[in-house]
Amino acid sequence: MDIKICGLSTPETVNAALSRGASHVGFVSFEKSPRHLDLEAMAELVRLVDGRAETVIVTVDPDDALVDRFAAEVRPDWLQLHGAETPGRVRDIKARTGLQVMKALPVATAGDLGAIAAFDGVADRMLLDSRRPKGSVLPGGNGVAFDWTLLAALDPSLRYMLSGGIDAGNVADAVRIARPAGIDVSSGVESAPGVKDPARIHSFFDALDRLAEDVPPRKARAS
Ligand SMILES: O=C(O)c1ccccc1N[C@@H]1O[C@H](COP(=O)(O)O)[C@@H](O)[C@H]1O
Repeated sequence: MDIKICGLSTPETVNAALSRGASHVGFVSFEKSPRHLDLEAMAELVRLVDGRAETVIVTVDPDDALVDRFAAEVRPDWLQLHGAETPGRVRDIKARTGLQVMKALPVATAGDLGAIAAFDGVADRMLLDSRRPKGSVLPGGNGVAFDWTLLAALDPSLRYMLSGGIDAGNVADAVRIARPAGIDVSSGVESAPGVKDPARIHSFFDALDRLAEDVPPRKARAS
């Protein structure tokens, strides 16, 4: 299973995530976020990762000038589009940058899952996240979970990432209920908004290690 630790901002916490085998590490470019980094700081962390995990920039409705700067100055493996980007815009950004795109979709009801089909063959990966709570200025990173049982209706071959309020205490339930191809966590490994905590990163991976002993791999279970 892919594990993405998102909203990192220091070498210490990037190294904690890499030391436990994170498959993806994410950096947020969104000025209203307590996790926002400028491009220079992101580029430095991407250089530190040096291919040991896939790197992801989280961005919200970026314009062409910004996506060009991400590609030229930071050179991540992925862009995570966490705004209202349409399938056409996702296609344009992929063609423009040559980067893989993860499209975040807010989920609160079964009806929200209908939007996934429009991104089929367009986005490289769907990220199913909670819908923004009333009053929040952040489209993601709110530390709020949604009803994972809604995902039972999805085609089991859809390889999506699951996010929204996941932490060491509930990741086992998230995996057992949703059976996602990947888990994405941000607030759940923080000691305060925007402050990643190496001890919580380790606790999160400890919970995954315990889970690996209990839950058979996806393929074995489906057959
Ligand atoms: O983290 C942010 O501040 C953020 C800002 C703008 C868009 C997305 C953001 N975060 C992403 O949201 C999901 C879920 O986060 P959480 O675990 O519920 O805190 C994750 O991909 C974050 O990177």
